[in-house]
Amino acid sequence: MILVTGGAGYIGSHIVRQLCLKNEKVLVVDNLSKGHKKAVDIRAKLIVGDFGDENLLLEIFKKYDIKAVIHMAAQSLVGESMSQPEKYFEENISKTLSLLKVMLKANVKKMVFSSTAAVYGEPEKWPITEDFPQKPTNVYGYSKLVIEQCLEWYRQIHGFNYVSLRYFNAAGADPSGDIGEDHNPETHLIPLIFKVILGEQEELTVFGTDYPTPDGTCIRDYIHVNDLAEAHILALNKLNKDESGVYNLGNQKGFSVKEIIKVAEEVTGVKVKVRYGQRRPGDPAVLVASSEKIQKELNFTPKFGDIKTIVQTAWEWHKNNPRGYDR
Ligand SMILES: NC(=O)c1ccc[n+]([C@@H]2O[C@H](COP(=O)([O-])OP(=O)(O)OC[C@H]3O[C@@H](n4cnc5c(N)ncnc54)[C@H](O)[C@@H]3O)[C@@H](O)[C@H]2O)c1
Ligand SMILES: O=c1ccn([C@@H]2O[C@H](COP(=O)(O)OP(=O)(O)O[C@H]3O[C@H](CO)[C@@H](O)[C@H](O)[C@H]3O)[C@@H](O)[C@H]2O)c(=O)[nH]1
Repeated sequence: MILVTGGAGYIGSHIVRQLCLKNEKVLVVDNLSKGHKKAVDIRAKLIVGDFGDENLLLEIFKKYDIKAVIHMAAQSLVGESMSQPEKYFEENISKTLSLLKVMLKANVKKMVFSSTAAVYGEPEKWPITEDFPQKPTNVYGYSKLVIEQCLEWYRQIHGFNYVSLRYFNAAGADPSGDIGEDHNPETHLIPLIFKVILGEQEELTVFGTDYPTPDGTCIRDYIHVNDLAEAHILALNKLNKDESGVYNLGNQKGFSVKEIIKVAEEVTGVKVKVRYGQRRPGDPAVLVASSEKIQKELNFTPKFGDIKTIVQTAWEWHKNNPRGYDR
């Protein structure tokens, strides 16, 4: 059985779905602070609880035959991490250390860890390879880097195996239309564009037009959430060979904020009302991955690499579920 923390969240629910489709037994631990019960595949077992609750975890590891943990649960708002750092130290660092402590006790020594491009901070060039300097510019990225480093010490000292996946920008939704992105508050670009298109929000604020990029807006590397999910399955295969690694997960293509708005307009046929605003603190100008390492070592091949497909699948979800799971 695979334990997925945060399996009721946006990315987690897509991973759980893929695991179930591959006939894996899945146990989700999620406190539903950000996730949705309805997002969890009915084939998986959901335990509503905190992944930092050591007693609950001890019970779970005693009762179920857990082979590996996919650790997705976290706080992940960059801006918030800079006003409430203690929340990120507690939720992303302390609680993950508790989880690792219980895993060691239970002799379960395999983890896929959700890391982030934010560990790189403001890179000087791109595409970003895994050996670039890791100098996070926000507490969120720092909290993920600390755990990556702890995992490496656990590997060396306790024979632990881990795969840290540094996701770039997760986007899109499962083509079934059953699951998708539903955050409250929403801070991500693509769902916010759709909120404007659906009339739930008056306009989209573009954060900064004076970046050193061709059109002055930030460039990001968007990766479909199902491709992310597939990479977790490849990561589990690596763990099963008692191997560890750190991998970037992106599409190796950058799109500016203005380009994403244009793609959304093409997909929906609706013009987006835009306001040009100030830069958002902590936003690097360009984040584009090199995903060569994961392609070569884990045979990762994205199926939804085309940006129009990514935006289209997200649109299908938002159009059919304008109020998310609360329908
Ligand atoms: N969305 C992205 O573009 C992106 C990019 C890089 C990394 N990540 C990482 O991927 C992971 C998932 O991101 P997401 O966008 O799906 O976020 P999300 O908020 O949708 O999902 C996180 C889930 O974890 C649960 N959770 C949070 N704290 C918990 C706790 N203490 N105990 C139990 N459950 C808890 C939430 O209820 C939620 O269901 C996070 O670790 C995030 O840092 C996301
Ligand atoms: O209303 C908005 C929202 C976003 N943006 C811009 O759109 C881009 C993408 O922003 P967003 O969707 O919020 O994603 P990021 O801030 O790039 O962060 C995501 O991608 C990172 C990795 O690249 C992860 O670490 C984070 O967890 C994940 O939220 C950025 O340039 C933002 O400045 C706007 O201009 N207006």
